[in-house]
Order: sequence, then structure tokens, then C-alpha cells
Amino acid sequence: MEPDSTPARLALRGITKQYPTVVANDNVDLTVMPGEIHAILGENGAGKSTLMKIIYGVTRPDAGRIVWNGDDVRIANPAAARQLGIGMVFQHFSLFDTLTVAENISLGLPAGHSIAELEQRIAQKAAQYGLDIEPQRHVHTLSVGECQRVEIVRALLGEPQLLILDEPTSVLTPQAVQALFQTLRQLASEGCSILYISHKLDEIRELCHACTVMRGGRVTGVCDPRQESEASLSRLMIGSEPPAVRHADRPAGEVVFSVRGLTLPRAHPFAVPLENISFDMHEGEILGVAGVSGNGQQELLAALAGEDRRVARDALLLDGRPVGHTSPSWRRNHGVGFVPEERLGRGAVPDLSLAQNMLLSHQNRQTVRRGFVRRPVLRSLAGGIIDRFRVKAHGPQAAAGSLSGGNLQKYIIGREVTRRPRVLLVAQPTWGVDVGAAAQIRAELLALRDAGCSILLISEELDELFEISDRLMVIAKGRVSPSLPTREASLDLIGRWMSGLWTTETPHAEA
Ligand SMILES: Nc1ncnc2c1ncn2[C@@H]1O[C@H](COP(=O)(O)OP(=O)(O)OP(=O)(O)O)[C@@H](O)[C@H]1O
Repeated sequence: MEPDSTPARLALRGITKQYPTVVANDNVDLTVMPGEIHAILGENGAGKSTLMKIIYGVTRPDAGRIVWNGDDVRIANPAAARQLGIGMVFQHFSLFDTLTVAENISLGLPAGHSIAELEQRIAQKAAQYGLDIEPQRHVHTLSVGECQRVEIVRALLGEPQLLILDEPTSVLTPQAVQALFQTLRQLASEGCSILYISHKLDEIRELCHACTVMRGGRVTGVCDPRQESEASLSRLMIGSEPPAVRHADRPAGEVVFSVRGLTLPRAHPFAVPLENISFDMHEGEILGVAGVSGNGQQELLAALAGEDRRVARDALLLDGRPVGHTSPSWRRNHGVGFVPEERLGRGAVPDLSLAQNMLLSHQNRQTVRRGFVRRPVLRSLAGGIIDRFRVKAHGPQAAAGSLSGGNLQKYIIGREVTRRPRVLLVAQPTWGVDVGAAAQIRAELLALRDAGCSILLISEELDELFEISDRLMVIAKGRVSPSLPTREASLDLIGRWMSGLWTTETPHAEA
């Protein structure tokens, strides 16, 4: 590629960052060449995000050197990073719904630009990289993939020499992933370096020229992912191959939970209205719900969990009893568990400890007696989950917000699974979770199913849905398709249904 005399675009030497209870980065070296797409791979809590935050000036290292195009630099804050030519596209977008694309982008720029001029620059940049966006559209009308393109164009307007992407494909359809890869390859061919954080081994092998593997805050290897197999990458990362998930066909039991003609107008202008949704959930069965995000998944989960209080009494039946009017805590007390897709905020309270967070779903006689919270019980329950799910955390007293994204996800799933619910409603259970932990979470869901639990699995990962669901259906534009046994479903059929095209395509479909 580049002759040896070319200085690296970015060289990190001996970067160390210590948090009170953990060394998040321990003497890390990283070399990224101009025009190189460089993956950072590592299990949850390995220290990837911390390292990216150091490069982007969000976090200061305790020790180590950052060398940029051959010169030692200090990166005091993100503005300084952008000044050097470092751009970052975060996993969570920071766009205001009520503003247009151009207005959003103008917020990050120095004053003095006219919006019309900016719209033109955005359109130019977008066209140059095949990114289909319209600067005048309001953000609330955009799909998730379009929002990501806005973030990428925003970063590209800064003419970066290094672009950092944090798990960029977790929100994209397979087609959008390919379009993104094309953009990234074009950028790289023009000399821009790319740091690519992902848990998806197949994507890393397809896209990246180099890969730095981290484990426990340290670099454990650097490889050319094109020369590796998924199994060998996995071994580099977690020391073993992810266990295969066993999925045996078994007959489903009685209907436990039913949805009957659930129709809900949108609760706010950006919500998706639900239209005449009906389906049954059986004992000992995983019912998978496929769909591109933003098609009513969140609204459906809010209605089933009791967060949306407008649901008609008869629209939901638990063991044949109407429960549409009941509260979330009533439903929890009657054996229904929920794992929302937003981990912080809905799934956990960041400032509270993991033990205190147990109370979100374990408020019962065991944990609260005569109005007093039994702290030792909470601590031991939390400790049990930390051990069983191998959550990397400094014990039950660690604040939820101090955990890495994937570890918090494992904790929240563990918290719900250990309640042994009869009905579990779970959204995106393995988002941002490394391959080993994802396999473990799927195995736990299967074990729960085998114990008789009825599980509704809302996911955007088709592989995951096909791997562990017994039946599949699709949600599109606030409506659900009929369901059909997974062994009778094909990727092609589910893909077609995801765009809302289902009619009488399969005779086996159950309404
Ligand atoms: N602000 C913080 N305070 C305390 N500990 C932290 C903080 N941020 C990160 N950590 C700890 O540093 C370690 C590395 O976390 P980091 O978020 O960098 O991991 P990661 O590799 O990005 O993980 P994931 O794949 O789950 O996102 C973890 O043990 C985490 O708990």
C-alpha cells in the first residue's frame, strides 16, 4: 500500500486510561495508515469506545502519546479533533427532529453561513459520495439509515483525514450496509483513513484492511482480517469460538398472551400508528418479529408492556383475561417481563447502582419488606446476574452508567431472565453485544422457552430471528403480517414482507 516512509495518519503509543475501578486502556498501541480501513475488534468492555473517545478528544488519557501525521499532538476536546481532521459518527445520533437536515448541520458550524449556501454544500457532498439525502427535509421524516447519512455528511463537511465509525451498521438494512461500504471504500481510496468499530466479523472481513484486537484494555493482536476466518477472528477476540446455539423443534403449548385488533393512533407527531394488530403467543415458543426499525416496534412494545395507557381492555388477553387496561407493574406481577431497546433511560437508571437497578423489575416481597428495601438481597441478586452472565462490572455497587454498552445489555437481559417470566417481550436483545455474549443471550432465551416461557423477540437481525424463533412475522408501517413457522420462511420472503408486501403468499400462515 503506502511506502514505509509515509508517516502513519495516526499512531498511538502506550495509551493508558484508568477509571477508578478498571484500567480501560492499558498501554495501547495503534497504527492507522492513510487510506486504511482499520477495524477495532474486542469483546464488550474491552476498551474500544474509551480509545475512540481519547482519539476524538472526549476523554483524556492518563499516559501515552498521540502522533498525528508524524507530529505529537494533544487533543483537548472534539473541536480540536475536528480541527486536526478527525471526524466521528456516533452510534446514537444527535439530530433534532423538528429541524431540517441543513439546520441540524448548521448547529455545529461557526456562525455566518447562510442556510441556502449550506444546503448546496450538503447536496454536493452527498452526491459526491453517493449518499442520498435531501437537505431541506425535516429530520422526523427520515429513516434511521437516512439519519446516519446526515451524520456522515456532517462529518465529511469537515474534510476529515480520519473518520471514526462506532458500530455503524447495527441500524441498517442489508442494502444500506452495502451502500455505506461503497461510500467508505471511496473515502479510503481518496486517502481518508477509517477506524471501524464493529462486532460483526463478516463485515470486518469484507471491508477492512487491518484489524486491531483488544481484550481487557490491552491490544492482543493486529491482523489482516481478509486473511482470517470468522472462527479465527473470534478466537483472537474471546479466546474461543462462539458456542453454537442449539435450536430443537418442539411443539408449542397453549396460547398465553393474545393481541386482538390493537389499533392506536400516533401518540406524538413522530410516532407510528398501530393498525389492527392481532396475534397469539404460545407457551414454550419464541415468536420473532422482523422489521426495519421505526415501523412501529417501539409503539407495539409500549402497548404490550402497559406503558401506553390508551390500549383498549379487550385488545390484550393474558390467559384469556382482558388486560389491555392494566399497568406495567400489574403485568410484571402477573409474570410478564420486558426488555426495551433503549438500555439507558428505560432499561436502567444510569446513576443508580446495578443493585438498585434490580428494583426496576424485582419489586416484590423478596426485595421489599414492610416498605423497606432489603439492600443485601438486591446486592446478592445483582451479584448472581453479574456472575452468571459474566458482566464486566465492579460488583453490584457499580453505577449502571459506568458499564460498557454491551455489558449493560447483558445485565438487563439477565435481570429479566432470572425473574423467570411466563411471557417475555424483548427488543434487540443482542445489540452491541460481542459474539460470545450474543450466543449466551440467545441460549438463555432458548432455555427460558424450553422452560415454558412465551417470548416475543423483536429484532432487526434476521440471522438472529431465523436462528432462535419458532415462528416469524413481520412488522411494517404499524401493521403485522401473518406468522409462519420459521422452517417455512425464507430470507427472501421475509425481506419482501419487510417492505409491507404480504398477501396470501403462504398458505401455512396463521393469522
Ligand atoms: N465513565 C466511566 N467510568 C467508569 N468506568 C468506565 C467508564 N467508561 C468506561 N468504563 C469502563 O471501562 C471499560 C472499557 O469500556 P469501553 O466502553 O471502552 O468498552 P467497549 O470495548 O467499547 O465495550 P462495548 O463493546 O460493550 O461497547 C469497561 O470496564 C467500562 O466499565
